Amino acid sequence: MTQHNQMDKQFKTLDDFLGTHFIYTYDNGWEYEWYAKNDHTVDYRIHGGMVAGRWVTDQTANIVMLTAGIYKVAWTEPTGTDVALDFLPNDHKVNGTIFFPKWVQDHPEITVTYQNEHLDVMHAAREKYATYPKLVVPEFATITYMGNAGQDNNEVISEAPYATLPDDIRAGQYFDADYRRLNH
Ligand SMILES: C=Cc1ccc(O)cc1
Repeated sequence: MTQHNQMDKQFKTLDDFLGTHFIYTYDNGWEYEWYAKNDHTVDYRIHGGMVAGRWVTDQTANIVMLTAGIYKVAWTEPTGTDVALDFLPNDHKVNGTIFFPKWVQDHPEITVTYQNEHLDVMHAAREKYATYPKLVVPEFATITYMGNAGQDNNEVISEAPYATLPDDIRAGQYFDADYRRLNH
């Protein structure tokens, strides 16, 4: 068993943030896993909430440090969903706002997949169904895991979410010493 959980890490620079792998639970109960892959790319997997089961790799994002140890990340998705996240990793907190088009609220199951392999489906759905009124979800989250995955590690988010995955990661049963997946 390898213990990667670095909940005591102190974040100061942008470089401290890039390459970090997080799991957090929003106050509304939604559990998300998210990886700062590099200075313009994010991967994530959704374990609980309206679109649990969805996962995405290589999403382009804007990532900046606002002041020492506080980071802002924002992007727009092929579904038309917009996301703005503020990370306060030294306080184990995130504040996220998700702006869902109406169609994702009405048909969440369309988005619950490995999006990268179904971009055509997302593009068709965003044309076919309603965008407005948007569903705005502003929530604080509590970070339950932080790991140093290193940048551009394609094994961090590399399979579909399953029920025990967050617990397996937190227990140190998912990655080896080089932050590669143990079970392929
Ligand atoms: C819709 C994606 C998304 C990813 C991470 C997060 O914390 C909120 C939304």
